[in-house]
Amino acid sequence: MSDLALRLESVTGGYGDTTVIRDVSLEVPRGAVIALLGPNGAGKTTLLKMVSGVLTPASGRIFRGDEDITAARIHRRSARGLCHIPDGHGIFPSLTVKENLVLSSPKGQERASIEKATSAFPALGQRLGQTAGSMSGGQQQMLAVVRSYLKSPDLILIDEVSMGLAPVVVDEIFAFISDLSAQGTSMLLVEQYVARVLAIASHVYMLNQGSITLSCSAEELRRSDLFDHYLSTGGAPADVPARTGDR
Ligand SMILES: Nc1ncnc2c1ncn2[C@@H]1O[C@H](COP(=O)(O)OP(=O)(O)OP(=O)(O)O)[C@@H](O)[C@H]1O
Repeated sequence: MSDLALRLESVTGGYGDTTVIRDVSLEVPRGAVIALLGPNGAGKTTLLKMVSGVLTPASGRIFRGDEDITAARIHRRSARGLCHIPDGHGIFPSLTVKENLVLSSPKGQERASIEKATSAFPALGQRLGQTAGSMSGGQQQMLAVVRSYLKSPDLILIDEVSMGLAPVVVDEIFAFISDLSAQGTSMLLVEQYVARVLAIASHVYMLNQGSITLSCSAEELRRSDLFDHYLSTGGAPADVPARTGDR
């Protein structure tokens, strides 16, 4: 069996005639957290959509373990343990928190799933009857992350989970992501808080105008001038907390 949770081989594609992703190859080893960084419009979200099956590449191949899933439907990919937490949460805003959790729960384990979710994020336990869309952005993101966890995925794609959230909420969500990683879940993380992601990722790919322009260990990036260069050239918001924080 392959020791890779995900492998992209020369993936190219985009939207109709518009090519956004160009010849991208990358790997997510089983149990690893891999970061995908890059400036706005680089194609990070587009690439995650190709992995989850929302978009089909024009050329190249995508593998989950030994299986070629390039043309597999979304439900087939999720049945194989792939979970995508999209930019903008991916929850059902008009349903209650409890209903959202039940929909993600394995059949017959609804009560246990609600307990698991609310012990991970107590804020959700106090809001089980509230519509998900009426919660704060941070609470919605907690719900999105914990819903993916209830499906026991072995590979999670996370698109800018911390977007627009207060640092204290980002801390809580990152602590949960670190726990998932410690339990062996593989992850491909698109994230704006570069230093936070470098603290949990083992390897980093930099995407620029649809192509991978850098592939190195997180440690190498932390130590190199490229990290400061990345921050100073608009690759991440100027107020990245870790700029003065956890480097
Ligand atoms: N539905 C679409 N149809 C056509 N072009 C699109 C569509 N969605 C995105 N694009 C284009 O694809 C390119 C890459 O966008 P994408 O959202 O993947 O970048 P990103 O790296 O995730 O950016 P950001 O960090 O700002 O979210 C952009 O030029 C964008 O305009």
